[in-house]
Amino acid sequence: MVSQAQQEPALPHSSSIAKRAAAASMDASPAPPLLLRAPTPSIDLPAAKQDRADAASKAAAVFDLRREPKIPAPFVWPHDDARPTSAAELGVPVVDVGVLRNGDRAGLHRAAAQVAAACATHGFFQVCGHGVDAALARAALDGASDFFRLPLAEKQRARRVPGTVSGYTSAHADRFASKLPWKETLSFGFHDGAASPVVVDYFAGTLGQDFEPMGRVYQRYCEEMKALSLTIMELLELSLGVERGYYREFFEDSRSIMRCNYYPPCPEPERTLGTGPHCDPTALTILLQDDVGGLEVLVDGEWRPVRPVPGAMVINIGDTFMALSNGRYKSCLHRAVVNRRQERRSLAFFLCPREDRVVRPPASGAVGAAPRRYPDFTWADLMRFTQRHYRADTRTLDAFTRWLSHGPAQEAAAAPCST
Ligand SMILES: C=C1C[C@]23C[C@H]1CC[C@H]2[C@]1(C)CCC[C@@](C)(C(=O)O)[C@H]1[C@@H]3C(=O)O
Ligand SMILES: O=C(O)CCC(=O)C(=O)O
Ligand SMILES: [Fe+2]
Repeated sequence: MVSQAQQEPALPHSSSIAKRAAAASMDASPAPPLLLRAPTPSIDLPAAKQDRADAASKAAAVFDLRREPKIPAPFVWPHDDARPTSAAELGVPVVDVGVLRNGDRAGLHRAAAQVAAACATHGFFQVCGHGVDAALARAALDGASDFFRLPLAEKQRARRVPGTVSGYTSAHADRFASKLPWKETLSFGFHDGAASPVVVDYFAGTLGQDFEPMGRVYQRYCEEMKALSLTIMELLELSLGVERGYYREFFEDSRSIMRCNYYPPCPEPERTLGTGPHCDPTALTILLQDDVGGLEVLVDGEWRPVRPVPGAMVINIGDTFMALSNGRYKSCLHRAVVNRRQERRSLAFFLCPREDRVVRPPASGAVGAAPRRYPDFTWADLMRFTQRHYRADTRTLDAFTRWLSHGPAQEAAAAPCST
């Protein structure tokens, strides 16, 4: 988390975009643009029923049947998903990953023990000593504010390509008809070793040369996220007793997803969600959140907040790493709630293996000694499953495992895709 107090970024900050964003945000309502077009719905009761309804208004007041809904129905989530937040924050350890570089052996064992305890239970920990430049982190968060404050027409120049994760979406309204998340997102791929910087190319190629400075900020940010991911893989190897280098080498040629989340203030936050309950299908998530708060993890049936810690980043295990650890480390349910007063931003770096790498736990050590929990699979198959067949939720990996036995073959047998 980067606190407001930190110094201004000493990085390229495109003033022209900031100016356009400022101009646009003067009149934009604090809501996903999809809402700008949706009239506020009202509950129209025919006159005859109105009397009965008025007579029952006391009962209705209990159930709020007559409350004027402030958010469109597609954004209303089932009560069970939108259950109230627990008053008890989740005690997530803040692990100093600097010990992997400074020769502090006692610190290294302490960090490995903290990670093992957290990942074997709720799958979340925070990291400090990560070496990510605070000005770069701030510039990445500020860039998200600048982008999402642009006019909708400009953001839609980057609209998501169907069947992929890349691009801009408002509430995923292009994909889903209900349980719409109260957020806008901008996602793009990252891998290093390309002839030219892929993130710079994405911003300039999709949004125009004006966006090249913003692309440079996210290019540098993603490079730092990749380096931090590999450091964390070393710590996961140590904590699991897995041979050194097994996970780090597995992700050396990773092809990851960067996602900027923007959660506008909401008039009825208790009825909707910024991001619904899910486990990340990816391997590892590095989340930089601002100081507003909203990330919650389901532990023992309660939604427990993960408090933003200044300068720290939230790490969580995803389904793919749960399979790589043969189920020893847990990919757990989490969600993001919204609030009435403040917009919230979070940047999620989703570490993913190269698409064709076979996700298989090490055969040796304690991880390899236990019976296999999941079949071999590739990230390409799991990614395709979440983008074309299944909305990632609370049971993604189980549903995917079942799909594996017939899904890919059925897809291949289906009519050839139109060009
Ligand atoms: C592979 C991915 C799919 C999602 C983005 C990454 C990792 C997290 C996934 C997601 C956030 C889980 C909740 C549902 C989802 C649809 C969302 O709310 O954005 C998921 C992402 C997606 O499919 O775009
Ligand atoms: O914004 C957050 O705090 C969490 C978002 C998240 O879980 C996700 O995008 O996968
Ligand atoms: Fe997530």
